[in-house]
Amino acid sequence: MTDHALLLVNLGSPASTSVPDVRRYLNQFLMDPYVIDLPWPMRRLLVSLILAKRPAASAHAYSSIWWEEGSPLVVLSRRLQEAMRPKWDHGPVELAMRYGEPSIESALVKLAKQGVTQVTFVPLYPQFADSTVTTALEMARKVILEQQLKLKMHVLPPFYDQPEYLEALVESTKSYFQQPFDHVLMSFHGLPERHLHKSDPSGTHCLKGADCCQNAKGAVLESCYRAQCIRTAEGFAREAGLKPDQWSFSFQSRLGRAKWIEPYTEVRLDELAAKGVKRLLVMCPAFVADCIETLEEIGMRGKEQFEEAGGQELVLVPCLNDHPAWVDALTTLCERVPRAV
Ligand SMILES: C=CC1=C(C)c2cc3[nH]c(cc4nc(cc5[nH]c(cc1n2)c(C)c5CCC(=O)O)C(CCC(=O)O)=C4C)c(C)c3C=C
Ligand SMILES: [Fe+2]
Ligand SMILES: [Fe+2]
Repeated sequence: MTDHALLLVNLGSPASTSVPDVRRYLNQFLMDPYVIDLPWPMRRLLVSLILAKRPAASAHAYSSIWWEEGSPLVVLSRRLQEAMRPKWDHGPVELAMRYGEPSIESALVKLAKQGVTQVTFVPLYPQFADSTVTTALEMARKVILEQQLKLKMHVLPPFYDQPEYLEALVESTKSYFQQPFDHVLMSFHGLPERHLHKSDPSGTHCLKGADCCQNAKGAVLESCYRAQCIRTAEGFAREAGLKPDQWSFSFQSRLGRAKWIEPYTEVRLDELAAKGVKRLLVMCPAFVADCIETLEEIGMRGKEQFEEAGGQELVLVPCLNDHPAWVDALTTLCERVPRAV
């Protein structure tokens, strides 16, 4: 059977590092109601304010990490797609981005034209968030409906605690752990606290008490991004044999004035340097591919901050990218999603 495709979906990048392209991308991204979850007039106003200065700053940041072939996130996602092709023998393997190109629409239309009847939709995010997973899924559903595509969709669930994912993380990072280090910081992408409250099905659990995320289970765990990040960090530490004082977690990339989930990476970097940590490894397990948030925010700005605060060296540990252990793990996870035969 060759009519069951895989559709790998990541976030997307600007088309180039020019300020107009970055502005177009940020506008599409931030005007998504799953990302800035305000009523349209307020969202438009806030995004317009952000777009006054951010595109120039972001374009500068993108320029510092851009590769000859393009955006690292897109290039690395393409490499993953290529590596998955020989592993998935049920049909084609396509790649789509929620913002920018290749779009979810173009990928689904292409698959339908090829005679594909079923698609396993693969959000390339280990942890669930409405601002990443839900928005991509909703876009795919909308395209299928509006274009009347005869495609049955299956979805790979979040894999934040799956042994295959955690083992691939350990395998892909092991050379970094063979050198001396004082501490490992697992820095996840942040989220406004408001998003956690909104997605809490109990309405009473998230961010109530210091260890609510550690205690989350059932439907609360299924929808709590912060709890899933903590499970990933704990799972990695366990699999890598780290002692409790050898690792910690934090949340990066805060945007705007609202409160985001804590602890903040920026604060943690200063704390670790003040505590005497000299050689710090930083992993970013919310991303499966290196991107501006890992390469520039942590690998450049975070490194400078930590080293200025008294740390000797911050070493950025690469994401899973197209590591063979990850390609095998993702294949196993995708094979496990039920398929109609
Ligand atoms: C890993 C999961 C991600 C979550 C959750 C997420 C939420 C989120 N992000 C912003 C704002 C920005 N994010 C930006 C870049 C970016 N974000 C993710 C992933 C998640 N975002 C990735 C993979 C990337 C990298 C894209 C790339 O091209 O490399 C940016 C753009 C860069 C910049 O200007 O800093 C913004 C802005 C919000 C507001 C949010 C939740 C509400
Ligand atoms: Fe983001
Ligand atoms: Fe929580």
